[in-house]
Amino acid sequence: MSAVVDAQGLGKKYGRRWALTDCDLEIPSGHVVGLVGPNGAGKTTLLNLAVGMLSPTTGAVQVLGAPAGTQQAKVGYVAQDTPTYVRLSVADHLRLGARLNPNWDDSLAQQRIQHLRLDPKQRAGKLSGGQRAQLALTLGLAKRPELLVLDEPVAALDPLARREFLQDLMEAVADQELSVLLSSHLVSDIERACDYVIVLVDSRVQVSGEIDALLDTHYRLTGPRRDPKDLPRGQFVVTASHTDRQSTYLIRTEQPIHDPAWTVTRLTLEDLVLAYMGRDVQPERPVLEVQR
Ligand SMILES: Nc1ncnc2c1ncn2[C@@H]1O[C@H](COP(=O)(O)OP(=O)(O)OP(=O)(O)O)[C@@H](O)[C@H]1O
Repeated sequence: MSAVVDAQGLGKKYGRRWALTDCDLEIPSGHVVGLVGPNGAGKTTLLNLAVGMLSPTTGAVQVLGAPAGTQQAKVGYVAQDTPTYVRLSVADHLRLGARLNPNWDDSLAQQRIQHLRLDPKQRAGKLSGGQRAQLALTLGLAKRPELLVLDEPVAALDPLARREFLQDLMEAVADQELSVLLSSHLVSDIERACDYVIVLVDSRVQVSGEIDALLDTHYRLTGPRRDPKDLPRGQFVVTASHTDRQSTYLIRTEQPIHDPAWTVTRLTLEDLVLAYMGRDVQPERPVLEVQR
């Protein structure tokens, strides 16, 4: 399958500070990709580079096989602050969407507006934050893009609206040729909606890949204290903690674990994400990429 986003050596510097460093990613199409990381990790920077709103300081990023920013009709972007025009009504937004987007799906837009009980005559400036977010998301979906990029799309939504929106996204991916790249702080949202994850910490991609494949290759090992250098070669240590007598390792390995000294536990996505978010960032280490 071709990559929807293909970043090689991608980096962005603001003044003296790197917001994104050495980013290599090859995201296959047909996924809902969750980009997760702490505040200031570089998520928005990566998304802005992917949609061509920023130019890289180093490296390059191709989107749907062409340089980022060159295929506006095929890429939808809903920025973090869910931009809408305060003086325009909901209906005006849909009319504008229809005029600007060649693949505009008006019946989808109208259905969503009705379902959300948004008054078409209401000006966007008079909508609540959550309603504005829903309007912006509707515009993004009705554009019928091949790639929809969403920066914290559900942050302003109430829990039910959040669940419904994520469900709509998954259905849209299943029904049409759509790939989604969304950022979120909440692993529960990613768990619900995404089948591919990227963990970004301190401007670096720590791990990326299909969630099932990542969960199949990460384990928690607990047992008698052991030095990391005594672990088999194919076991990559993500985090380690020790007491006087016991060691706990979170490792990634492609090999089965036969050592009877270890109690081996599978991880949840939250365990995995938190482990990569909480570990000391060691730039000299190779970035892990697991794909099927
Ligand atoms: N326009 C800018 N000028 C200078 N520094 C910036 C600019 N935009 C972002 N940064 C810095 O780059 C780093 C990454 O910011 P970015 O907005 O990409 O992070 P983020 O992961 O999206 O954060 P959050 O989850 O809080 O939205 C931060 O340290 C931020 O202060």
